[in-house]
Amino acid sequence: MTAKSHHHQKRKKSKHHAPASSITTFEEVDDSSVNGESKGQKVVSVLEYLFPVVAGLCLWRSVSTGKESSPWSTLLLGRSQRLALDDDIINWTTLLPEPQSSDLEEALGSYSASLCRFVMSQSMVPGGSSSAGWGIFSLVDIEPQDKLLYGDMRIQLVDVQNHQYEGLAHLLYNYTWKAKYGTVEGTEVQTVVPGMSMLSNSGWDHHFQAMAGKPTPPEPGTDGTRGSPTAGSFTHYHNRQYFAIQTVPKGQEILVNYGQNFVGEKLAHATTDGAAPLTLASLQKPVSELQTNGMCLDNIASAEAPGRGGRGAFATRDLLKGTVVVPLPLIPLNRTSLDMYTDSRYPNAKKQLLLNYCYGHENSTLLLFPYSPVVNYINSVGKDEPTNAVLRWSAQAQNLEQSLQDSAQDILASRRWGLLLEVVATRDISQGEQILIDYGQTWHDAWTRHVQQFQPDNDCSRSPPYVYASRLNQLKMVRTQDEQAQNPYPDNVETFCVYQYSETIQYNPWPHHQHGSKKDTCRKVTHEACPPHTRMVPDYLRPCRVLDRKEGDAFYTVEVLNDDKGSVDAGSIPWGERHIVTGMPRNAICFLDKVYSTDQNLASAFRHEIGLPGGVFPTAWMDLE
Ligand SMILES: C[S@@+](CC[C@H](N)C(=O)[O-])C[C@H]1O[C@@H](n2cnc3c(N)ncnc32)[C@H](O)[C@@H]1O
Repeated sequence: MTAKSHHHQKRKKSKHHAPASSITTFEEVDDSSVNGESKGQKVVSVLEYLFPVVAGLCLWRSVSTGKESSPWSTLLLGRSQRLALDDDIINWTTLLPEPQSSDLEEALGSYSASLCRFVMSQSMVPGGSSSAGWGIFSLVDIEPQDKLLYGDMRIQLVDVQNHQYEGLAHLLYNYTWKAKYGTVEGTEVQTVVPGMSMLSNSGWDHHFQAMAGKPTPPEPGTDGTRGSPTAGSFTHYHNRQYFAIQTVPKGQEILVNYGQNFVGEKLAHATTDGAAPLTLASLQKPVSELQTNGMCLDNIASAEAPGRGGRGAFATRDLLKGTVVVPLPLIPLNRTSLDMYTDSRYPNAKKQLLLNYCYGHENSTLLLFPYSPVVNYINSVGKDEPTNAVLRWSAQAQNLEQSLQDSAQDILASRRWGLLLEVVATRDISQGEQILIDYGQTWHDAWTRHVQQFQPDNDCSRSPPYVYASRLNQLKMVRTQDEQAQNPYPDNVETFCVYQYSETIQYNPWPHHQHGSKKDTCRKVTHEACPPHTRMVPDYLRPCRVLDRKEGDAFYTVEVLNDDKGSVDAGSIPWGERHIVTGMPRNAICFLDKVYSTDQNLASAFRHEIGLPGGVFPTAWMDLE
């Protein structure tokens, strides 16, 4: 039974329960209710108390409304749900990463300018050449809590099951995470997280040395906000940062926690060649071998790149002409799998944003998605601008000659592992310089057409104009419903409140809760209240209407509502009840963007794959006219 249907069952039971009204009490949050995953919880719970405490005096009354939202069912996408990593297992977790904007400064400042720290090499996980593929190895000794590489980019795949997704099966089953932070982008969102999340292999039981920290909220960036042709053409989600959770000696392959024993079961019973049980120590390579054959992964870091849509990739050290700047392991995808159908539910849909991060050729069905750290940030020069780097096939690609002769369909059908491009410096590149390749004539033509035809989302015609919810969350005061009637907020935002009464408590075996005397409780919430610019909607965030304001801007009376998607969970407001909360502090009221309102969903957003240079994309793969 899925988590959702389980909740639904609970919810049904509660209909027959007569609610009583009473003053609420507070409870400490039991983190397992949010997290649902035991791994790493000890660390979670300790650091969680570092978050600001949000609490309010909560009182609910029940009044019949006669209205119930319909249960929401969802198509689960097999194993991909099991990964469930993004923001979920590590929900509000442990080690707080710095915002990604500091990556470059950090890379330039504290990292040794000359030494490569992390390399890509063939994995030592058993079955390496056929199943585990590439892996990430450390060239330095690592201590617990050290940052590993830079934060991963997150790309939201929207409502795949309602569009074309057959060709995405491999990606979805093996490489996507459940998106909570990205849920603002659609009804069902899965997150593709190229970088450490996709390139490193999974550990087993407690055998893994890295965990992702709390992801940072989406950043609109200084470039490409509404009104610019770049709006919606790049992701706002960054910084899935990994940290070491134990000592990692140099030469070691770094295994991360995928959660839910994704690969773990297999590895738990694996043995080394000498039939000894597999240990982390058996996944080591000689440092000299890695220095010779490993491909450096930390020559580039990301930072804002004004004028080129969002962010870019910058050299963390001086790179001589001819240096391999970064390897690009590739996942083959079918072009049609990124098509989105347009119907009344998805009027703006056209292509998944992922297309902008794929390499391809206009005459081929085949798209290639690179998944090593930071590569997806590499921008193009403008038309006729000079480049400082170029793409070519790597000599370390697996079965390259055969692959270049096979058809696009063969490659798609075989879900080929080992296709590998590399970015090579075409001149000396200085530390801090942006890496710029040429996306090709077809891309430039498409971009020029897009800029010429671009009609900005005319903010001035809207009253009040579009604003990112994150900006409203910085305001000290929230308008009441009456005030909003005179002075409304922009229609792309909604108010949510931190509220978690405990309906589940009636299923608790405590005897005094068994006889209809449900304990009305509003929990002390030890999380940050408002996740900016997102609609995370964890159990403790509910849509709400602001009824009254007290003591200046400090406290509010709100009515807490159910999600208009009709989703039902343990904390849904039961049918026939109204939950009015008094004494709600300002920071427990959050502005969230409405689903489908953000840049990624703009009808005008640019969508085009990156062109591989002439001669690099093999003619054998060109199966379209
Ligand atoms: C592979 S991504 C590059 C990283 C991207 N800047 C980001 O922040 O995610 C490709 C997208 O970057 C933007 N881009 C790259 N080069 C550009 C350029 N020369 N001019 C305008 N936009 C560019 C476009 O939005 C394009 O679809």
